[in-house]
Amino acid sequence: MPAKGNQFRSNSFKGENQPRQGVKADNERATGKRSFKLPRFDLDMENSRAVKIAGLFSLLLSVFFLIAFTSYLFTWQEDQSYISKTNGGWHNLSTGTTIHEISDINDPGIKAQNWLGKLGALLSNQFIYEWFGVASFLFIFIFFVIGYRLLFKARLFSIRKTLAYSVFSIVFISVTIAYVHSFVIEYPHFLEGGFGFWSNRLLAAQIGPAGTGGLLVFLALTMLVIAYNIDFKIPKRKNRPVATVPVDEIAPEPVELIDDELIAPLEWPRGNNNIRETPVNIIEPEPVVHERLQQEPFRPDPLRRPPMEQTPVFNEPVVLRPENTIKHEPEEEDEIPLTIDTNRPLPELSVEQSDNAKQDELLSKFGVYDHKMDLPGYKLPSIDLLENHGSNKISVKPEELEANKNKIVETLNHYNIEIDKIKATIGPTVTLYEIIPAPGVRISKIKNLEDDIALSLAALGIRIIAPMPGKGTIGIEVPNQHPEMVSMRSILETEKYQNTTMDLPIAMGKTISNEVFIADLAKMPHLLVAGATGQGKSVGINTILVSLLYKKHPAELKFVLVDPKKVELTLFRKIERHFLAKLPDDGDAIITDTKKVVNTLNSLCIEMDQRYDLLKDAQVRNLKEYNAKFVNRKISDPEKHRYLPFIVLVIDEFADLMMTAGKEVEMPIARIAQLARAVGIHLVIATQRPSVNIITGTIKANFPSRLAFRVLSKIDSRTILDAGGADQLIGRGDMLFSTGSDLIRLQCAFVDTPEVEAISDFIGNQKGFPSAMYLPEYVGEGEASSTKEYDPDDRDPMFEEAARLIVIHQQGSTSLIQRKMKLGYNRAGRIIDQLEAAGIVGPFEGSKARDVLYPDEYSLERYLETLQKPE
Ligand SMILES: Nc1ncnc2c1ncn2[C@@H]1O[C@H](COP(=O)(O)OP(=O)(O)OP(=O)(O)O)[C@@H](O)[C@H]1O
Repeated sequence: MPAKGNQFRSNSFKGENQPRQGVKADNERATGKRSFKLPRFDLDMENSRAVKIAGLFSLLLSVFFLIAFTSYLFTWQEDQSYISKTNGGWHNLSTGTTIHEISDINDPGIKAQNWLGKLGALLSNQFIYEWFGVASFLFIFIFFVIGYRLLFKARLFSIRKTLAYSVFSIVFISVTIAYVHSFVIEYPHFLEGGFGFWSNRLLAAQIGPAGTGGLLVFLALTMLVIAYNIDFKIPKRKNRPVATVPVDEIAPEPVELIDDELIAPLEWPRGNNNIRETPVNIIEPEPVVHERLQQEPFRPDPLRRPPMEQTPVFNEPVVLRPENTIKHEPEEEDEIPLTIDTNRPLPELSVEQSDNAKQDELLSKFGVYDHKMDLPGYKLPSIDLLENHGSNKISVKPEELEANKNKIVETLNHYNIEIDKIKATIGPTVTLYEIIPAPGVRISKIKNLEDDIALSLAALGIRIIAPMPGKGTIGIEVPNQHPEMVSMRSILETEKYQNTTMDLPIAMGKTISNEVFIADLAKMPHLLVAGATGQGKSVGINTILVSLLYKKHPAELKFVLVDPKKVELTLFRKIERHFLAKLPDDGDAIITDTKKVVNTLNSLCIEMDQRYDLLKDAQVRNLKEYNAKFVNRKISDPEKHRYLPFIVLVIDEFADLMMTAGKEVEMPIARIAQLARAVGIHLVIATQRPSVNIITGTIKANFPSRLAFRVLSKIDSRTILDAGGADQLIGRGDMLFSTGSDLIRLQCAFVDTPEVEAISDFIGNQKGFPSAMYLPEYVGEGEASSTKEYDPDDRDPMFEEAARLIVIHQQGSTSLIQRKMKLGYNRAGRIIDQLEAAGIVGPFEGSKARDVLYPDEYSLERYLETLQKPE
């Protein structure tokens, strides 16, 4: 049996009614009758007809008032016959209509002049003249807001607030106008209306005109505080930034919407859904909106709308505004403080950039600093420039090994030393025989037999290592009958060298077990090389230089080459513009003159000090960190900084220097050796005679890494290595490398002069820097005054400009002139000399900038004028 029509009506959902209506419609169709039913005036705010009609009426009223009030301003005098109380007032509306008025509609004399007739005139008179004066115009606004809300379901302003503020304003304006007007006229006027006039009179009687004025000001300010919460620092608050943040930052919890919010039409802008901004208090980051929304739990009402899926809206940007723009009225359901301002441009948030931000900006703008940028096409020398010397194969015959073994065992047996085991490791020049003596044999006994074993083996250069560190054996190194040359190429070709991550890798050669040995000069940090003449020292130095040249870009490494013998390092002259550093005034980059060596060493000390200053400024501890920071543009003041290449000072014959210059050389070398490690300055000092007056205690103490070729005496060996053994070497690149703790026997890699020449040519023929790197200027004692004669005719054309630059910056430095005027070091140096001679800057003061003797440009200009005047 079908359910009766309205059986579940009261509690059923609308959706459930549909089928019933459908059934009803079917019935109607079937019977051919249509039943008419009056529309229901329910209280559904959404669809109620009554509400719509009320809205329409309210709007009509606002329009009516607008026309009537406006007309009243112009016609009130003509309409006095109808509207004044004495002439009948409202009675005229019902009783005063004459036949003339109806029949003679165009006669201005007998009808109301208000554009809305008598009603318009009477209403206007009531509101404006009798009651509130011109403030009555606010009723238009009130009716419009209410009507608009009821009819269009759209919210212009809060109705409650509109009513509150409007009513207050009407009363306030009316009384205020009356107050002001009372100083001019003494009878009621339509500007303030009867209410205003009599209220003012009442107040004047009670508290006097002054009191009334004060009260009005107080009320005005109170209202401003209530409405806008003004804090009397309006200019500041006005400029307050408005920031945009995503809503989810301020309202991380899910938002619950009360059902009335669902009923109320959303007041987000129509037509532009792209930008929705919600004013939220910037001071109180709590979700003002959501707080309110959460006051009532969400009650789904299927009769109305399904729960809104509005989350996307809340993912959109929300404008945070100062507090005073938000009106919190949580008790009012329709007071959702979501006012959408789609036209408001998003405020620009100006943020003071920190140093980091600037650096990041630089980095994003220019990328990391490319220190190779000056010579981008530079190619490392090819391995083909090196030759293969020898077969690079070990050619020790088994018979030789067997014979040597027998001789060792025999000799030891001869001295009643029994051996448990013997093992041979074949190296390029020597073979290491490791013996494990029988228990109870004293090691010192074997050690003392060194000469006897050498005699029985009829070989030079036998070295006994007793015990072998970390092995529990005794080692006897016996030279091979046919030593193998270790060519540089065979070392540089190895993966070990190719893949090394060392800062300054030195491919030294091969160990006794035939392994490639590479050491890092940056870690040593300085190297002392000694060896008698003809034992392979110069080849060793070439090996060091070549292994660095095969790894480093000219921007990363500079050599200062000191060659008192004048012939050894000349091969490297061709790489001057790439890899060499020198004093500005030095013609030749390879220093041979002792006096210049002293200046160069002192200049290196200045460079070292300057580098330390740079490191300190960049707040780093060593060159590597500094360069990394510089390259990544992390240094706050990049103008003052530069990429710092390693500097390797190589002195080929130190003994000669010590003999001629002594302390003058020793002191700067000791200073550099002590301090320069962190700033990337490393020393390689070679000497033929490792005597104590050459390698002094001060120098030795600062050179933990030592390389000994064959020396002539045990004493020399002790001087260089603090141990014997170097005198037992066999020469031709056989060497001992001491790192302080370890002593390693190596066969130095061999690189021949033509190979070095080819490498120098290869590098030298590539595009290089304009000149060698200039070291800081150093003027030795006694040299200072010699060049400082001022000669006006010999003045550089840029002399005056340089003088101004120096005075403006108050910094007497050559590098400033160089940098700002884009001059070479030589010319800048000459100009600074001329400035000194002219008395504009003070004398050279080592690493400090020279004093500038003119405090300002004006005094300088006057001085320059005197210089220009012929005597
Ligand atoms: N690593 C090596 N492998 C093979 N032979 C070498 C090696 N080093 C040097 N020699 C040989 O020793 C000779 C002398 O070497 P080098 O010129 O380097 O000696 P030096 O110590 O510099 O002598 P001086 O101090 O007189 O200049 C070279 O000509 C070469 O034949």
